[in-house]
Amino acid sequence: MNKPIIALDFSSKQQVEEFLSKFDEPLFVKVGMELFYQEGPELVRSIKAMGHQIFLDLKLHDIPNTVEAAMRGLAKLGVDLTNVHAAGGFEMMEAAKRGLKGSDTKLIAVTQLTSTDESQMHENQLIYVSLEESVLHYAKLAKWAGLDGVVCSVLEASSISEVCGQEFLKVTPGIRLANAAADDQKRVATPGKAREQGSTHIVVGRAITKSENPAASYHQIKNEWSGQV
Ligand SMILES: O=c1ccn([C@@H]2O[C@H](COP(=O)(O)O)[C@@H](O)[C@H]2O)c(=O)[nH]1
Repeated sequence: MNKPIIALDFSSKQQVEEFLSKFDEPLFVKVGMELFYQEGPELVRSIKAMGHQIFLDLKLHDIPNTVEAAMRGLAKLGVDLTNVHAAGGFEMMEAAKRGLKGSDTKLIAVTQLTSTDESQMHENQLIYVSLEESVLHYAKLAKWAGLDGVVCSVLEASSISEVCGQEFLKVTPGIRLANAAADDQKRVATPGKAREQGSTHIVVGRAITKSENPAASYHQIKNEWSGQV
């Protein structure tokens, strides 16, 4: 069972160091746009040097040539996982994969953000299939382009396994403990449900980072995710 990925949604290196000091074990953490745009590659290197696994969540979405060149740069950071938006298209995803050639970094594609629901997708993106169909379409496209998996919600994880295989990564944010507020997320599920539905990884931010006791919340979520409750 993979460790829950903790989203380090902080704005400074100091906040990250203070947060990580509450843990005495190697973690799997996510560095997203908020942190990367303020602290840059140097912080990624220093988190790696501390022995943590890293998902660099920059969600690249640009023309294939630009994405390939950007990925060549990211490949040098030696992170475990990074991503693009599947909406960038098949050629862009293939280019992203080429950019990472020679590195061990796994590449996944965001299907539909977990903050999107079906009516929003219809109204804002003018995509008129069901949300699940859209997610499955993007998952198949990502697989054909040679990617390792997708970011999706728990609600689509089992259908993706059926179509793309158990090994295809299903990295699922939108994780909430039972009865917790969804905040800006629309497609949410508990860690236990994520396990039942076949998520390969869960991504958890505020349920841990905003907790009064982040290490205790992390272990509660980890136990539920691994079925030890
Ligand atoms: O579809 C997506 C893709 C990425 N995310 C990221 O995951 C975390 C979730 O944070 P919570 O506080 O647990 O809601 C956050 O960093 C997002 O950028 C996502 O939520 N949905």
